[in-house]
Amino acid sequence: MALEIEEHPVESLSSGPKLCVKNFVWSEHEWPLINHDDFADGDDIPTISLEGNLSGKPCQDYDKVCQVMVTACEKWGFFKLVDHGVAIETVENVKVQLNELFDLPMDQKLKGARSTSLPLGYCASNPEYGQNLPWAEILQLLQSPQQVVAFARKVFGDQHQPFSNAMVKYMQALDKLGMKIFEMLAHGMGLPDDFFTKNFEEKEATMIRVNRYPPCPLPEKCLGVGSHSDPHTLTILLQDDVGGLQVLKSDNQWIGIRPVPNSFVINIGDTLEAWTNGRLRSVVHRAVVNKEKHRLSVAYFLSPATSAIIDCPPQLIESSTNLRKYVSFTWGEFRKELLTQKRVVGKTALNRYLISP
Ligand SMILES: O=C(O)CCC(=O)C(=O)O
Ligand SMILES: [Fe+2]
Repeated sequence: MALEIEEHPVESLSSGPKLCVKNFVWSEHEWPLINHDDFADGDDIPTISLEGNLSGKPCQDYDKVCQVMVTACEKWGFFKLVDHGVAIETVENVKVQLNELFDLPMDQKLKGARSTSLPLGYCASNPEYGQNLPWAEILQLLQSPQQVVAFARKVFGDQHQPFSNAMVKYMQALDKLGMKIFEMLAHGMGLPDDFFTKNFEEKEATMIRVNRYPPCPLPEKCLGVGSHSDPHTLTILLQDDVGGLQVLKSDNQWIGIRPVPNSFVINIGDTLEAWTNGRLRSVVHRAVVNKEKHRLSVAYFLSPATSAIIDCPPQLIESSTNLRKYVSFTWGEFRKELLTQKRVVGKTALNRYLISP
């Protein structure tokens, strides 16, 4: 039976040669043992509310909320954010527009296909992944209104405005939220509030990655996104109500992250881990797929200016047990690497900056 399924054609993910299910089967050690909707009650990442802390004058418990956020990032590298101040319409609108895009016929989506040299644009299945093809359609764009419009024009022609406007509005709202989170993390670690944000004046290096996972006949052997950590600084992830995000705990067990309405999942990327000398952790995660439902997730990867120097402040290197782990590097040089290489497993991209013992 399983073998029969493996011969089925996969129309929804075949942008070039016709692929069948077996092309998407992962190496056995990667097969997920828990389903997309397995959530262990009481074993989930923390939830943090920004209520009262979004306007100019923070409320009384501001210090405490900042510390809770830092603790979540030290322990889990992940938290859910509610009462985040991004308007529901902005979020709902971007979800509708993105689902409509992915529902288009393949020919039309391919008008905005990514080029072989840069991973920006639409892609249905990326043969560069070799054996382990992700069960996903992916759209990657830089946080640049011009680029969003250029992509949308290729796909929708003159009718591009609803898509372009929704994306630009969403990105601007997330940028603002990202700066708030950075301020709170800096505050919670006893650094000047603008320690991170002053490096983010140039916005256009930030990238958005949209994943849409079609229903999968063999979810026990396939993955939407394999285990990885995010290379950037901070990720603001929007997921719909289907479920599929799983995080690797320090005891090497996977847990499912239960979707919460009107929330974002926030996680630390490799660059912020290096910037804080490992205090904030960049944690491995993956997305599993399911038999019945499409799932949409939108990852917003915040990136500093090209010239930003990623250098851990002395305040975070306090003792002889916590020596400096990375040499300083500029975001620009690291980013160049990221744009040219295919997705790496683990934190190998940053290893070049590790100070060897
Ligand atoms: O789909 C998800 O929940 C996770 C996506 C993700 O981790 C990524 O795109 O980096
Ligand atoms: Fe990720």
